Amino acid sequence: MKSMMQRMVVVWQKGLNNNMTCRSQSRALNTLKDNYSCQILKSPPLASLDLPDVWTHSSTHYDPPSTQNCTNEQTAAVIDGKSIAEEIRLRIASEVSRMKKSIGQVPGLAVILVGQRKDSQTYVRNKIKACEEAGIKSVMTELPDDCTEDEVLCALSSFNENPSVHGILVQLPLPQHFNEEKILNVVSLEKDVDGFHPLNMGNLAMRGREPLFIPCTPKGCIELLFRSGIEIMGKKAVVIGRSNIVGLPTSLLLQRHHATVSIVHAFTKNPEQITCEADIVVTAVGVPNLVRGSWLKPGAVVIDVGTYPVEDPSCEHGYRLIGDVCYEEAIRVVSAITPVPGGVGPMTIAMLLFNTLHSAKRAYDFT
Ligand SMILES: NC(=O)C1=CN([C@@H]2O[C@H](COP(=O)(O)OP(=O)(O)OC[C@H]3O[C@@H](n4cnc5c(N)ncnc54)[C@H](OP(=O)(O)O)[C@@H]3O)[C@@H](O)[C@H]2O)C=CC1
Ligand SMILES: Nc1nc(=O)c2c([nH]1)NC[C@@H]1CN(c3ccc(C(=O)N[C@@H](CCC(=O)O)C(=O)O)cc3)C=[N+]21
Repeated sequence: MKSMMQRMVVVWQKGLNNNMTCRSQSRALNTLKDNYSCQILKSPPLASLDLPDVWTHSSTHYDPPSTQNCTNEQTAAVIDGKSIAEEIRLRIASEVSRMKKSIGQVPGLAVILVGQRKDSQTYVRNKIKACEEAGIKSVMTELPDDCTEDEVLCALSSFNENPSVHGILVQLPLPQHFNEEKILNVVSLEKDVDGFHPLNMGNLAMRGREPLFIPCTPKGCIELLFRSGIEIMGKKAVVIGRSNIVGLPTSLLLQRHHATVSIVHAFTKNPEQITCEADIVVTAVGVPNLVRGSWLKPGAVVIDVGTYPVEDPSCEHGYRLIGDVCYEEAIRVVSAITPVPGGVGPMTIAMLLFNTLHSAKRAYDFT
C-alpha cells in the first residue's frame, strides 16, 4: 500500500483560475454561401444540457457566418467545435465561480492514468488544463504499466470515498493485462462522469430511465447538432462504430432524440449503401478516410469523431490528426461537417467539465 502511494503522482490544481480568453466574436459556424447554410445558423437553447436557467438564449447567440474561407467548390458549413466548446467552458467557469462564492466549494475531478501512452498523457494533460481554466479542482494518480489491478482499485476506492472528488475518470485504454470491466464497475455511480458504468449505460439504453451521466463524446456530438440548429427527430442517422465509449452510446442517444438509427461496424456488408441514405452520419472508427464523398447523401450532416495521428514534421508535435471522413470530398457533398481537429475533440472535454460540475451540484444540492 505504502509503495503504491509512493508511486502515485498526485497533482492538485489550484482552485479558481479562470484564464480562458473570452471570444467576443466567437464564430460557431464558418458557413459558406449556399442553400444549406441557412438551415444551420439558428442558435437554439441548450436543450440537451441541464442548465437552461443559466445558459440563456442570448448567451448562446452566434454571429452571422464567416465567408472568409469561401471556395467555389465547398458547400458545407464547418461546425466549429472548438468555439462551441470554448463558449460552454466559459459558462461552466462562471457556474463554478457562482458555486464557490455561494457555498465555498468547487467541483473536483480525479483522473487515473495507467501506463506511458503518449496520446493518453496528452488527453489527460488537456483535461487537467481545462479543469484548471474552469476553476475545477483536479487530482491525478499516475501508475506504471506494470502496476497491479489492486493498485488501481485501491486508488479508485480512495477517490470514491473522498467527498471533494465529484468525478472520477479512468483513462482508457488500460494496459492489456487489466480487466477493464472489473475496474469500471468499481467507479462510484454518483462520480461516473465518463458515463461508462454499466448502470449508467443501461439506463441510457432503457426507455423511461435517466442515467446520472451521459458519456462525454456522444453528448458532445448531440450538443454540436443542437447548437448548429440541426433537427434530430425523425431523421435517418447512421453511426459507424459500436464501441462502448463512443459508437454504442451515440446510437442510444440519437434514438433518445427520436432519430431512426442504423449501426455500421467492421462486419457490415455494403456500408456505403447504408450510409448514403443517412441525414446524419456520426463516425467513430479510427480509420482515416474510410468515409468517402460517395458514401454521403447530398445535404447530410457529418460528425467525425475519429482521430488518427499521422506523422507530419511541419506540425508542432511532429504529427497531425485526421478523421474517418475524407474531408476534401465530403465538403463538396454535405451540408455541414465537423473538422478534425477542432470538431468533436474539444466538445468531449467540455462535456467532461459539464458532467463534473453537474455531479458537484448534485452532491451539494446546489441549484
Ligand atoms: N474526438 C474524441 O473526443 C474522441 C475520439 N475518439 C476516436 O474515435 C475513434 C473510435 O474510437 P473508439 O470507439 O474508442 O474505437 P474502437 O476501436 O473501440 O471501436 C472502433 C469501432 O469501429 C468499427 N470498425 C472498425 N473498422 C471498421 C470498418 N472498416 N468499417 C466500419 N466499422 C469499423 C469497429 O467495429 P467492430 O465492433 O465490429 O469491431 C468498432 O465498433 C478513434 O479514432 C478514437 O481515437 C474516441 C474517443 C473520443
Ligand atoms: N476514460 C476515457 N474517457 C475519454 O473521454 C477518453 C478516453 N478514456 N480515452 C481516449 C479517448 C479519446 N478522447 C479524446 C478527448 C479529447 C480529444 C481532443 O481534444 N482532440 C483535439 C485535438 C487534440 C490534439 O491535438 O492532440 C481535437 O480533436 O481538436 C480527443 C480525444 C477521450 N477519450
